[in-house]
Amino acid sequence: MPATTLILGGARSGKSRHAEALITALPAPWIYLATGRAFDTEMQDRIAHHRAGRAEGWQTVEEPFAVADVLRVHADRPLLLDCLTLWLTNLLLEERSIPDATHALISALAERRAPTVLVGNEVGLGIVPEHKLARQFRDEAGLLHQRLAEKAGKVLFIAAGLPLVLKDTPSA
Ligand SMILES: Nc1nc2c(ncn2[C@@H]2O[C@H](COP(=O)(O)OP(=O)(O)OP(=O)(O)O)[C@@H](O)[C@H]2O)c(=O)[nH]1
Repeated sequence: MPATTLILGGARSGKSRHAEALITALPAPWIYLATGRAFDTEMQDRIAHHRAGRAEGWQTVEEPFAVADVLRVHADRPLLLDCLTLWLTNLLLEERSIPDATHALISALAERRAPTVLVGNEVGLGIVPEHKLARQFRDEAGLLHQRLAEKAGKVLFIAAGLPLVLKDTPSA
């Protein structure tokens, strides 16, 4: 398995399930790095559902911003970051520097000693969003995915639960 795998896809495409399967093929314990925050009961329910469905062997770490720190602290354990999109949302909403955060993430990835799987939503395929913040978000997400895809050994696009291999460099 490559050091870094990037998995993109739409909502409910099955990307998280695919990412979890890649990580759980490795010896436990595995780190589930959740960037989502429960602002309402719907999200609370989703999170509870995800937690209940995760196999023993997962350790959940919730971190909306400092994902690079978590990657470093758990550098020796297989880690799933779910997801880049909510992380980016958190950064944008709090007006934090996205270039700095991206740089920190890429540096931390390079230092890891166990495989990392990054999951992100492909949000650029629809019509141009009406609102400026939404357009900025879509552009930032596209740029972030490009930067991470450069570094990743493997990049997959998931649609209808099926993976399309965009990049596969076994030695990376
Ligand atoms: N805070 C927190 N968030 C979690 C936890 N488990 C899952 N999540 C969040 O739930 C999000 C995924 O939720 P969904 O909306 O159900 O998934 P989806 O991306 O639409 O569906 P798939 O494409 O099938 O993965 C992830 O981005 C996580 O950040 C957890 O234990 N804690």
